[in-house]
Amino acid sequence: MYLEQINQAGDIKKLKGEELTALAQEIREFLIEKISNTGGHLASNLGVVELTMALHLTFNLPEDKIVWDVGHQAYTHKLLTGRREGFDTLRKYGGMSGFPKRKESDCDAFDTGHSSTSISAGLGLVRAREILGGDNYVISVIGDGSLTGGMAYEAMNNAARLKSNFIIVLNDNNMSISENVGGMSNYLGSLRTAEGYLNLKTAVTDSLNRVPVYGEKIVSRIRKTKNGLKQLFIPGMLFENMGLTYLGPVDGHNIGQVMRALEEAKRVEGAVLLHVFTKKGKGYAPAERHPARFHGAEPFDIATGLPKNKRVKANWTDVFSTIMRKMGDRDPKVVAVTAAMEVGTGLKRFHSNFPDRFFDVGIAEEHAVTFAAGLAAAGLKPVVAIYSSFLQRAYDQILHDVCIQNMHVVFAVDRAGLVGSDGETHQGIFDLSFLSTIPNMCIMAPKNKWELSDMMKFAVNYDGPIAVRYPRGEAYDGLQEFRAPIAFGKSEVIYDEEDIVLLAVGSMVKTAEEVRHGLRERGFSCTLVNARFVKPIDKDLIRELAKDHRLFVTMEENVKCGGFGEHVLDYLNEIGSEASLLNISLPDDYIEHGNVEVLKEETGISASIILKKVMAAALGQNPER
Ligand SMILES: Cc1ncc(C[n+]2csc(CCOP(=O)(O)OP(=O)(O)O)c2C)c(N)n1
Ligand SMILES: CC(=O)[C@@H](O)[C@H](O)COP(=O)(O)O
Ligand SMILES: [Mg+2]
Repeated sequence: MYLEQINQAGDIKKLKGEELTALAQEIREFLIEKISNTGGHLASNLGVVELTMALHLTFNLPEDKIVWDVGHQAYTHKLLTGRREGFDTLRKYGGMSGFPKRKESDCDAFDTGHSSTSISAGLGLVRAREILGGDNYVISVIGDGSLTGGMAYEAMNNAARLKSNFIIVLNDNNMSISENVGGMSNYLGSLRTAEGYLNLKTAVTDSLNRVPVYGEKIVSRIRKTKNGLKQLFIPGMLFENMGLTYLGPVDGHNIGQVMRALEEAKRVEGAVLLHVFTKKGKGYAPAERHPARFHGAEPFDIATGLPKNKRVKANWTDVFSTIMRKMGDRDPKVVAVTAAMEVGTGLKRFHSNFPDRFFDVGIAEEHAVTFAAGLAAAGLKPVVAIYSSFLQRAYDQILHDVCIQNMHVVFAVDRAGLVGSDGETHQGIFDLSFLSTIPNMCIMAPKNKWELSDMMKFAVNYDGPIAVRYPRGEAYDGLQEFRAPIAFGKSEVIYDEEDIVLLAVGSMVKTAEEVRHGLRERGFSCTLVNARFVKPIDKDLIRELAKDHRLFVTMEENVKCGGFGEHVLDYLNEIGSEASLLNISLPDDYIEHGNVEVLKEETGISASIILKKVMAAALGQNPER
């Protein structure tokens, strides 16, 4: 067992030839076995086993810095840097993260999770090396999907002026989560035919090097020339023309070939892009056949590849998917936009039913939003389906391109709230705050699956910017009997009593029901309101409630700062109400990975903790004790 001999960075260098081939096989078996139990990003990781080994064989960690784009493919890197044991707790609360984390290892040079940041971060490390002094290498590893994100181009544009070494490894598996899209993807595809280039180049340099004295000088001069050898053989290369040296393509599953190319890349004085071809899911037939399904896998049976846990109930995304198909049927002006998350956001059905009205723009959230504003300006009804945490990218586009012009763009904000195992970078806990600061924006959150459909219909027939936010996971199917028509800015009173009022947003209505049950068992009288709208808040109702309720309890799966509770408190102050307010929300912090129920407990928004806090507040005690 070679894997057992790898206990820290650099240990891999003790292995040679066939031992490395055997290690690659062991790593694959290990990953398949562990991820089949914990879940995780299997296909991307299986694709980069040899590439990661070659990087670790070529460079010295932690002195040399590898920046992994997105970071979902860093499992082999974790294995090669002494974190084998961590795989039993992968993505569990208190366990090992599924992404690179500086606090987890000094071999993790930069934290990632969102796409297309690696070249910018890597360039920052390079410039810092130039200023502070140092001779370490910096390598950014970016996938072809992540190369559809605008930041990557901003960074390459900037890197073109570099005079010291900066290696960008383009891991091209011809896949994003789904099929990769767009012109760059087509361009990379065309380079597949240029397979012989690196060999040709190596052959030329090798022969020149063999020429005594002059040969070496010529090679050295050619390397230092801006476009080097490439100019002689493949003029007009896109990367070269941008000012980067292009090397490759090479077979990313051939450790020797990748190492030779990396050695070549090390010699370049400037930014160099090494183009590597890999196969997503390599070595596990179900993942090779269905790379998208095994991109982020739930625990699965290794023999069949099928999920271990059968899903019984529909999740929120399924409900969205169904209503989008129905609305697409009914209204030819409804169009759908996704930023590389066709499957995750549930737009696959819309895509197959209305291919001309479906747009996957790549991992380009900023562009997706402004593009949707353009569609709206021409009279279409765009629905932009984006995960809450990825929508953070497009704040200015929402403000500048959609809201100032009061464009009718519908934001279907999926994964809003705690998402669980992806952790800090992916928790969708800021959208209520950042969206509610923007004038003209309307924000809604459904309590159950029927309300999600009703809200989407309302949103599509609204006129202006509007967001519907809903969480990851199983859709709540309780409270079906409460289905009053949606009216702009109006909340829904579910149970009308007095004294205490629970004012809950979206997913927290279910929790509020449990809390109310507990309160009533203990003799408290309690109103339950489904807020429905976070912007605008239902001021008329709040004013009325303030007359016969002494305690308002706002409940939301969003951070406290700038959230729903603060807006309600502000209004209670404005009208001079004497009612007090208990704000149940998430702390002003980043919340790590783990099971959502565990995270709710840890952050104080589980029903049992809320019940205690409400009782304490109702009895005039400090609810935080
Ligand atoms: C800003 C942002 N949008 C969307 C995602 C979701 N996402 C994670 S990985 C991925 C595809 C990445 O494709 P690629 O870079 O080619 O890596 P591969 O999985 O193919 O190795 C996407 C869309 C993200 N992490 N960040
Ligand atoms: C790495 C990444 O950003 C995605 O793969 C993400 O993990 C998907 O999350 P869901 O599982 O919620 O679709
Ligand atoms: Mg890819």
